[in-house]
Amino acid sequence: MTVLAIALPDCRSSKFDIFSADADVRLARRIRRDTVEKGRDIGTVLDQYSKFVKPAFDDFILPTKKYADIIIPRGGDNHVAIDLIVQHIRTKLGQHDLCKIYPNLYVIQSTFQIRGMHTLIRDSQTTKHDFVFYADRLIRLVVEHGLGHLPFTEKQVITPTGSVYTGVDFCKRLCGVSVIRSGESMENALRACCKGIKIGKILIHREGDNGQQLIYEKLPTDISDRHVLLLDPILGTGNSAVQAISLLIKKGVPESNIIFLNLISAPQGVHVVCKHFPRIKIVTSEIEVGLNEDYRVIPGMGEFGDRYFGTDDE
Ligand SMILES: O=P(O)(O)OC[C@H]1O[C@H](OP(=O)(O)OP(=O)(O)O)[C@H](O)[C@@H]1O
Repeated sequence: MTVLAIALPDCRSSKFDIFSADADVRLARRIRRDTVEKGRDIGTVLDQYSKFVKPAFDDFILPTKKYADIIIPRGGDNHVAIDLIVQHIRTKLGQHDLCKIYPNLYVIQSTFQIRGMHTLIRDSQTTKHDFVFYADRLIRLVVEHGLGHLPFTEKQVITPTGSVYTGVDFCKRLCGVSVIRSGESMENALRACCKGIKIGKILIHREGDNGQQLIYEKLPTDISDRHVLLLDPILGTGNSAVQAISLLIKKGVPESNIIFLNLISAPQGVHVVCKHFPRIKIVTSEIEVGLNEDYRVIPGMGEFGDRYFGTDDE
């Protein structure tokens, strides 16, 4: 970390700046480095420290503390704080890079409300009631965002003042397809936004990394003429999504007419889906860090279906 970086206004970031390392740690590091690596005696090191290093720190470095967004007590030994920052940076970089690589990946704009909802539904201590409440709020936002990617036609109406308002008309040939069971949690939000929408179902059995098996499907017979909103809150390895999307394409739905809506996406799943189907759109509310050794999304929110439908142990 460059100690002088945030002393210069141009170098202060719009994201966050970090101020680290306390005085004892700095002096101890300097003594160790200058005696061991540079062969100086301790008296010279302390003399230089008190005459030049400390005054320069007080004049130039310390005042920059007020510009820091994060101050890490105990400096480099504070592994918990450093791990948190590393994780945050990785998430940001991952998100940024994925959206750059795949122009059809849309991560909804994060706000403190959205972060708050995520915090609640990811917390293992959250009650079922709260989990459902906040998951529903997030789902509604994802659905509304997803609908924004449908084609539209221009429409003019006459307002009660007799004026012409030039707006747009919603796309009418739509249907939802939920991946049983978790995807069914998104049906209400879709119905609340699209009156009378047809909703098909797909059941895929998931076992380990490659055990995907299509068990059941019931889709509108005219699905090939419709834009499809595919519903599943979790994109993990991407295997379930690939199965579901392959079935839709087999039924004649053009790839570019599919919008996959989910709450969280693991980068691995995004790569798999976007590489197989470069023309489908993915709308998600957060990109995850990755998958664990059991192919579960991390940090994730646990078994979404069990928590949402109340079939977990509690
Ligand atoms: O991207 P993948 O690695 O395929 O994982 C994602 C799938 O896992 C979850 O379902 P789960 O199998 O837990 O079933 P459930 O919805 O019945 O709880 C989720 O709803 C997806 O369908």
